[in-house]
Amino acid sequence: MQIRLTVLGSRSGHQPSTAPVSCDVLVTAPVGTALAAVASGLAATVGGPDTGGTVVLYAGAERLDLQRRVLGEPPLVDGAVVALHGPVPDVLPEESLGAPQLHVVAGPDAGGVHLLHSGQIKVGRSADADVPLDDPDVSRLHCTVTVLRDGRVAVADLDSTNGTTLDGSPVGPQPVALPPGALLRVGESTLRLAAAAAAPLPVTPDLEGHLALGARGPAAAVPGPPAPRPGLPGAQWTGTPGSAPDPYAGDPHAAAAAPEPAAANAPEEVPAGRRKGLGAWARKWVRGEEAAEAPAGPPAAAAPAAPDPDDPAALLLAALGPTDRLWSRTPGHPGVLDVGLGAGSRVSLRAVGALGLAGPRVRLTGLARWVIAQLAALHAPAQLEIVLVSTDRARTLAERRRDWGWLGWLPHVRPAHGQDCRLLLAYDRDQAAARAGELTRRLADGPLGTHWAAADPERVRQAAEAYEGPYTLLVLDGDPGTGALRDLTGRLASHGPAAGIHVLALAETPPATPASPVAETYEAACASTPAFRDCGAVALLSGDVATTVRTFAVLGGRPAPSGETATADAVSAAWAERFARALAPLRTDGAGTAEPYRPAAATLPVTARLLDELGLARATPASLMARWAAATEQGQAVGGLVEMVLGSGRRGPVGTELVHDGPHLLVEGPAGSGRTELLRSVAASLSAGARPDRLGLLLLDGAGGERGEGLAPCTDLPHVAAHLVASDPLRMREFAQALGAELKRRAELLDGTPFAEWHARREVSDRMVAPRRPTEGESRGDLDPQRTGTLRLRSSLSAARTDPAGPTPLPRLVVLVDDFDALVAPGLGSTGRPAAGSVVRALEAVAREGARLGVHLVATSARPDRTADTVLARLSTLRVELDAPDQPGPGRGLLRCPDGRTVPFQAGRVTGRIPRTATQRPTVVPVEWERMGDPPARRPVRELGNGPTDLALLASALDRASHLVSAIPVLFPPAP
Ligand SMILES: Nc1ncnc2c1ncn2[C@@H]1O[C@H](COP(=O)(O)OP(=O)(O)OP(=O)(O)O)[C@@H](O)[C@H]1O
Repeated sequence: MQIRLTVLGSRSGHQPSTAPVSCDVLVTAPVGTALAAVASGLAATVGGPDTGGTVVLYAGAERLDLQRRVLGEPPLVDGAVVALHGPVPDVLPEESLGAPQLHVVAGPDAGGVHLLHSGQIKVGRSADADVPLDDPDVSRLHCTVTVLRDGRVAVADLDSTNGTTLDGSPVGPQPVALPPGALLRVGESTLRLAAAAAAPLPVTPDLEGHLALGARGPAAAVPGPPAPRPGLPGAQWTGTPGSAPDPYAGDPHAAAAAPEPAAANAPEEVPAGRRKGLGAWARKWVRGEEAAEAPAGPPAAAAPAAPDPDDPAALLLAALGPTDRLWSRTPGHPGVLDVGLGAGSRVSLRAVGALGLAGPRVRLTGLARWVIAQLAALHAPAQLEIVLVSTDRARTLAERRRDWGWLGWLPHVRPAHGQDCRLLLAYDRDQAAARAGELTRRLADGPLGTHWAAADPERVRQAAEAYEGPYTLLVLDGDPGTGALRDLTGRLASHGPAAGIHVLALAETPPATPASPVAETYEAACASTPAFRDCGAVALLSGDVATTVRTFAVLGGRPAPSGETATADAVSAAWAERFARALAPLRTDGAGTAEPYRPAAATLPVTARLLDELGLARATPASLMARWAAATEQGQAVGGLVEMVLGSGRRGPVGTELVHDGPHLLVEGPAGSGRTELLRSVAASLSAGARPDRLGLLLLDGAGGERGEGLAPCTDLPHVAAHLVASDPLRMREFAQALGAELKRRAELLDGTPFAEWHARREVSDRMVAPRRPTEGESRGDLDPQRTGTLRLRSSLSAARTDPAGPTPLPRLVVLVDDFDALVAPGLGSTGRPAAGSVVRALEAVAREGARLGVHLVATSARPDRTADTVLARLSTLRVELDAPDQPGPGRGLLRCPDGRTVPFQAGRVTGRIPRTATQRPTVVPVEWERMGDPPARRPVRELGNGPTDLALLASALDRASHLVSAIPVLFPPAP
């Protein structure tokens, strides 16, 4: 388990003055580790007491019990802050929960959520104000907000330079009532008294540092005391304005339901009957229709525009809750990829493709933070990934890290699609080239194909319009640094939307003012960030203090007049960090999001762990039973499927299914290429894919133990009915006889009906007659131990006997044969040589007749020349070819499908010892954000010499699951 924490030191003299005051750390520890195991390690990162001293740690206001608090469990989840020696500052006491809140909903320093205590609260630009606002148009002490004894709230102006208005009416020095929901305007900032709190969604800790988001209720805000989520500063602030209308309320699929620009700033008057919404408006921008006709937008009006209900304060609370508003723009929502820039001014990224933001650094980063945070708050990570390229040498690494440190906490920057890095960040050119490469591969895999760069704009537009997600936001901060990267990022800006890639290009320029007109500012932006020229719309910060944003469509390489003017919304670095940290531990189960896109990785992994490829990293009986239940349902029509995962491909797990693609599989590969291990993986994945009463396994080591322990490690799988080592002629003959007898028994029972059809018919007749108990003979679908005598057999079918779903007297049977070549051409000295012929004949009968009898063969051969003449080799259109084990190592293979497709893969390993990370000593290391974009160190997995193997773990879980299946058959009700 790995979690990221921030440790806050203190300046109280406990540490040397050179020690950092805070440190982001990565904690690696086995699940269930007590905080005590890393407490001194955590303290050491901020110069705290070494192992000799006593460590005192707080999360929020709570002093943590080092023995009882467990890493990975709340409050010690990903993104949590722990403080040495004292409470984490800024956490509000719980008793303040019911207090009214003042939200800063718009303006250059938006997003603040301030609890109003009784008495007078001063709002102003001064750091001494109770509600400080970084807004140049706000006076140092601008107005007061007072909570009266009866709970009502009043506001009065403090003789400010620019005045205070309440819903457009001036406020004087005499206090006037500030009702909930009313808009208070000071300088360029808009504040609102919040009325009701939204109920937080339930979250379930996974005990590995994450919180799974629970079911969502109706979107309406429900008043009521929010449950505090421990460990996150400010978690107790939960609440959200309940009165603001949602611009997307109503029919979520209404085509033109995207929001209107605020009336005062609308670029064109749209009669009520034919509202087109911004999407249509912006598309028109891009195409250039009517652009010249658009009347000049008036400058930002004095009356406050109706603020967006997804304002910065609301979204911070949505993240801290978390509430229903979080990740609410699910696929199909009309507002997907819409962003607000300020005062009702919105841009649809889907409509404009790429968006450029330009202005002086401080205001630019504030606006950029807000744009990115909105997208992250409203779109779940499965629907939107965020990639950062910040490699502009004009700024130092420390500056860039400071600007973007917050972004690293967002779950949206995790590589969910096989990208070769720990986070989708690029702080140097190698990382930038890797990120650009990943995105161009994604474009090449998209509708434009490998020649995407040559596609004309109309084709790109059509593909972008048809694209339905998931999306990527590429944040490009400044010049990426090399000619190749400039070119690539420009092309990603212009062509990316065809594959859901939208660029947000940031350019540092002076503000657009009369002294630096729009055209000049635009050229300056293109010079500093070349991809700016490929943006479909640009937003230029303007005015003396750069708090106004002017948004233009780009037509013919120039911003088209007259654009739209609004007061820009921006959020502070502290706001962004708090917001991103709140999201860090959250996960969804993926429900309601589109199937995640998996672009092809550049190369296959050097090693693959079968359990990871199976999605069973934590194989539990419950997860296995759920898998079996799904498989039983899927395979019903054909008498069960024979699904296997072979390993990892460039796009995820690679596998095959023998009923449709088989019936048999032949694996060929030279000595040491990993054939045996692959066969073990096949046995393991077959077992994970079907109940033991639906699929049985027979194991055969053809080389008679001469080539290692062979398939012996698989015998603990509950599906295995017999394991033969081909060294004893007597046993070999018995096995051959038993296999022949099983084929005969099946042929008699099926009486000429193909296996799948027989099962289908039986299902129909079962539905007509009441389910019946099997006779003793029927319940055995496998080799009969009486007849095979000395074979190590086990009744794997006990589950069937108690299963009211009715037994399957004929489960599918898979015979796994390692070193088939050694049976076909046994060595002169081989002890099994006298009986090899009879075993080969039985196997050849399976190859010939197995398909209609439900018996499948998976065999390996080290000498294809010796097995080429067998029935199996002649009939096998499904094959695996393993490479010689030199580069990069064993297990590298190619799956050849009957339809001619070939799929390269790295075979999954299953007899590896469980990864060392699962049991190693806990460690604490500082997070190096600038290195998170590097490929993870390719150290071979360090294994415990004597720990259990993955196969043993899986077998034990399978065994428990198979007992549970027979014990609680009600979990598997009869097919309807
Ligand atoms: N997919 C894999 N990933 C990592 N290591 C593997 C993999 N497959 C096999 N190996 C390792 O390579 C070695 C050879 O593997 P294995 O015995 O499966 O190959 P083989 O082709 O059956 O060889 P032989 O010719 O000895 O029968 C073993 O040490 C095994 O642990």
